[in-house]
Order: sequence, then structure tokens, then C-alpha cells
Amino acid sequence: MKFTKTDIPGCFLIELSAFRDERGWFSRLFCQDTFLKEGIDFQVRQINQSMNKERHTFRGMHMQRPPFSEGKIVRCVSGAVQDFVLDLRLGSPTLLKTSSFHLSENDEKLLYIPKGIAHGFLTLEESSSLTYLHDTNYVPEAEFGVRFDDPAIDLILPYAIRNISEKDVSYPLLSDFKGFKI
Ligand SMILES: Cc1cn([C@H]2C[C@H](O)[C@@H](COP(=O)(O)OP(=O)(O)O[C@H]3O[C@H](C)C(=O)[C@H](O)[C@H]3O)O2)c(=O)[nH]c1=O
Repeated sequence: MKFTKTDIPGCFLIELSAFRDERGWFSRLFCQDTFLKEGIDFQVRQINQSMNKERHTFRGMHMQRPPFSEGKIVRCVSGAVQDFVLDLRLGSPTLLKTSSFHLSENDEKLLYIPKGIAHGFLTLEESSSLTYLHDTNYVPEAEFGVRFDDPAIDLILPYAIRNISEKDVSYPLLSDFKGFKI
């Protein structure tokens, strides 16, 4: 596994090392010790999957408020997505900044998203699925969301959204948001 810093401190792209032969490939998707060696103590509490039928479906931007903030490891297991992270950490030099990554089933990459960072994605192909490892259990009361088009953030979509939940278009705007203490 090769960890590469991103422009959001604490968020890493991780390249997997696949074992290839004439049958195909085999790859380790997660290793607690390897993450620990990179200074990331990630203990899996929940694993989720998101399947999206159509291209240009948007989910996000989601996180859980403290004290239920969650770290996530995201892998695109089918299709392709433009993945987005949004820094909502109090005092972060990149507070309210977004970063974007192309993830696909063929690029053998993981994205590590630390606590205090909201996550979302726009599908680029039909039948695009993401698997998420979470280090915190789901707590409905702690859900927090940011609208993709909130003027307080700099999220730029490569394509217009064709499919989004009512919940994801209804979050209140972030006006005068100072960040969550993580
Ligand atoms: C996350 C979660 C959700 N749920 C329930 C809550 C809703 O009734 C239903 C769908 O949840 P939600 O609308 O939040 O699903 P997405 O819109 O795909 O949100 C997810 O995708 C974005 C991009 C993320 O990064 C979040 O981890 C995750 O919330 O599953 C559960 O029962 N357990 C869970 O762990």
C-alpha cells in the first residue's frame, strides 16, 4: 500500500498492490498494522456499500457530528465516481475547502477520509458502487450534511446532477460556519 498526501491534511489516497496472474488479480484492501505505521489508528466498526444505478447520481456531503465523528476508507468496487471531501474541522487551514478524486473499479485506489471531513460523490457510470469502512457506528442523530451547491464551499461538479435525494438538497446553508472541534 502506498499512501499519498492530498491537499486536505490527514486525507490520503492509497494505492493498492495487486497480485496479478492469468486468472486476474488479488489485492489486500485494508491492513490495520499498515495504517498504524502511517500514523492512522483505524479500527473497523462498520462496513457499508452504496450501489448507484444511474450515472450522475450524487450522494453527500455527509459526516457525523462529534462525538460520533467517523473516519472512512472508501473503495470504488464497480463503475467510476468523482469523489469529494470537504474539510469541516475547526481551526483547519483548509476549513470549507473541498478536494476531488477520480475513483474507479480499475484504478485499485482507496481514499482515507479522517474525522471531521464530509464525503460525497458523483457517479460517472451506471452501476457504480462504493464500499466504505467506518471506524464509528452509524448514529442517526449525529448525521450532518452540506448541500453540494452551498455558496460557502468550493465544490465544482464535472457534470450536472441527474439523481439526488431530497435529504441531500435540503440541508441548511453553512453561513458563518466555524467548524467542528474534532
Ligand atoms: C450511513 C448509514 C445509513 N443508514 C440508513 C439511513 C438511511 O435511511 C439509509 C440511507 O442512508 P443515507 O441516505 O445516508 O445514504 P447515502 O446517501 O448513501 O449516504 C452515504 O453516502 C455518503 C456519500 C457517505 O459518505 C455516508 O457515509 C453515507 O451516509 O440508510 C444506515 O442504516 N446505516 C448507515 O451506516
